[in-house]
Amino acid sequence: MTFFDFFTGKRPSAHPAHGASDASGSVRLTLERSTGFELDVDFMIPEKGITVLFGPSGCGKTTVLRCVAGLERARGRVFAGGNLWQDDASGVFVPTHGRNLGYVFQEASLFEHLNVRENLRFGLKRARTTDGEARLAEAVELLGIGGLLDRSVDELSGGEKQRCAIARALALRPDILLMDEPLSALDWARKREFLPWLEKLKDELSIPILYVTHSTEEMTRLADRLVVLSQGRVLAQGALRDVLADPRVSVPAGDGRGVVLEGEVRSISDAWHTASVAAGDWTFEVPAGALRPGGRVRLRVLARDVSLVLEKPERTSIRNVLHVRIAEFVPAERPDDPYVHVVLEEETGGRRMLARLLAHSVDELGLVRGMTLWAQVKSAGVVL
Ligand SMILES: Nc1ncnc2c1ncn2[C@@H]1O[C@H](COP(=O)(O)OP(=O)(O)OP(=O)(O)O)[C@@H](O)[C@H]1O
Repeated sequence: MTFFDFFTGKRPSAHPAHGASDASGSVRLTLERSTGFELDVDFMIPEKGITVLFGPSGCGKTTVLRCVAGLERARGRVFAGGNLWQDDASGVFVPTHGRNLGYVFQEASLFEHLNVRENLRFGLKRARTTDGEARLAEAVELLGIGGLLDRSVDELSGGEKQRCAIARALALRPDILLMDEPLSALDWARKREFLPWLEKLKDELSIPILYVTHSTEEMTRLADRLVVLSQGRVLAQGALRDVLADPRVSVPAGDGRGVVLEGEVRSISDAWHTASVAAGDWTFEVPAGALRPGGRVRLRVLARDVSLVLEKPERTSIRNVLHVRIAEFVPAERPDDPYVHVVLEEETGGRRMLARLLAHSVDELGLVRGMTLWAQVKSAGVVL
């Protein structure tokens, strides 16, 4: 059995859920703090992939994670990684030590007096397994830390420490991995080095990852599913691309409203240093950077960078001119806001983009729902 088989083969749960086919997780929690903070959340966790809990500081992300881990007690129900860990209605509450989960914190909490290998083994001692060495070898390989095992912790960079902390958590073969802002202690350059490791985890592990962040970059790059929190409540949840393409949802992203499109690099122009990226019907030309043909990439297209033209422009400096259909108009919430959001969709397929236009332009061009026309995308950013 390989490392990944272990993650695919779920352990039988101590407390089977109502309906054994309920492979996805769900969390429903309420809590009031003496400080006045109230939590009231209800969201789903798919059986694999990264679910990002996203929201501003103080909205309750860490509190949710702690309640899922059983470190803090709220009222409600927690069904995660195939296990019913809490159900107040039926008197179930599994304490933290009975929950098979991995928890990675903002700072890698490694023991400074032990080297990396000893740190990894330390976690396993508690698990009292007979195949500890095999588990470790697999986690070490997945996180690429084979060369670090004999180093002392103070000889590691922040990113290396976090990789060791994740390997330590995964060696216990958890049913779910909880990650609380694991990149927040890293500088920008280290974050960029680290993100591909997280992508690898999400591709190769068959367990869910619940990932807390307030960083738009991490959310757009890593999330499969997005749960947007605000003041202890769920504002929106769903597949990343659906939530971001819904102009009624105000996702507190620093760079404004915009969608994320998954694409594949079709070709690279060495002459112009650009890449051609296909996302369904749409093809974008973006700065090539480190992109390689055949690679998967996420593009972020901001609503303010999209304009509309009725006929395909013959000569324009904008390289991304895409055929689109108007799906709907979403007027501004405030009567004195002159802008309208227009939801644009591919003619075939479900991809959506947003354009932020003056209502005056919409009126003057005679734009109506269902109309096909051309979107000029001034820039499509490769996510990180
Ligand atoms: N131990 C505690 N005792 C009392 N109140 C707390 C405690 N920990 C957090 N809070 C409060 O609970 C609320 C939610 O905090 P929480 O840490 O869950 O938010 P967060 O979204 O994770 O924030 P951040 O992104 O800053 O980590 C905040 O109002 C916070 O001040």
